[in-house]
Amino acid sequence: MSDSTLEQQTQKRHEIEEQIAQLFAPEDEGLRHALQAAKEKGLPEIQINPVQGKLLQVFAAANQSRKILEIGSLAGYSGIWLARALPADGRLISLELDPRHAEVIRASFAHAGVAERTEVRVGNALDLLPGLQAEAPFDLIFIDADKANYPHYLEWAIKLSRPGSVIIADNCVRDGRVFAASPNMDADTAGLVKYNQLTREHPRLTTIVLANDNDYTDGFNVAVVK
Ligand SMILES: C[S@@+](CC[C@H](N)C(=O)[O-])C[C@H]1O[C@@H](n2cnc3c(N)ncnc32)[C@H](O)[C@@H]1O
Repeated sequence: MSDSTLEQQTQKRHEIEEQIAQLFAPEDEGLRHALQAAKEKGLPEIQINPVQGKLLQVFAAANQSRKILEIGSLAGYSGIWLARALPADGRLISLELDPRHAEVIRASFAHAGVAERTEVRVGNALDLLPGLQAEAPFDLIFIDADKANYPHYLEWAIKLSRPGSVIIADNCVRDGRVFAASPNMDADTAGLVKYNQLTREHPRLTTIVLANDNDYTDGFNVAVVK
């Protein structure tokens, strides 16, 4: 295939994705405000995209999620999508390491009108997860924190779930570099390789990976607990 044909195909895919985003996943003022607040505070722009946000809501609707757990919140962008998928008496617990991020998240949750159904817990997720057992099971668990620890987060996610829970993890494609081990992998890559392998082989999970970021080079690992 010539370079120009490839370029045309890529452009076409982006146009289609843009249409899908505008038609099916438009950002409202609360989401736009969260992005603006994050920018003003100098937080990195590494949040999920709107189509991914809507996909989280679709999975939450599919299993009628009432309790959602998020690991890694950044500025609350994905958290707002998740919280909006909940009924009024539902609950999102969002774990975030950085207290400066947590302040931004809480303000953005309040601005988006989801403060009452959300709670931000600050600390290392690995320290916070054992304390969540009394609040389990969670219907949907979204993993988007430090990649090296993804296998540990999976272990906890399964422990904190029920049959029918959905476990979604971001960044599980990484240009195709995380489907098999390679020499001299860094800890993040190794964590993602292991996560993909564990979810693929786990007897209690039905799993697929979707290349659904803006460039189709990264995306979600979606696993449903049997
Ligand atoms: C990719 S960002 C999350 C993006 C967010 N889910 C979104 O799409 O809007 C990763 C976040 O995980 C947090 N994080 C990293 N290591 C963590 C840990 N061990 N425990 C809890 N949070 C952690 C980082 O501080 C950062 O805010």
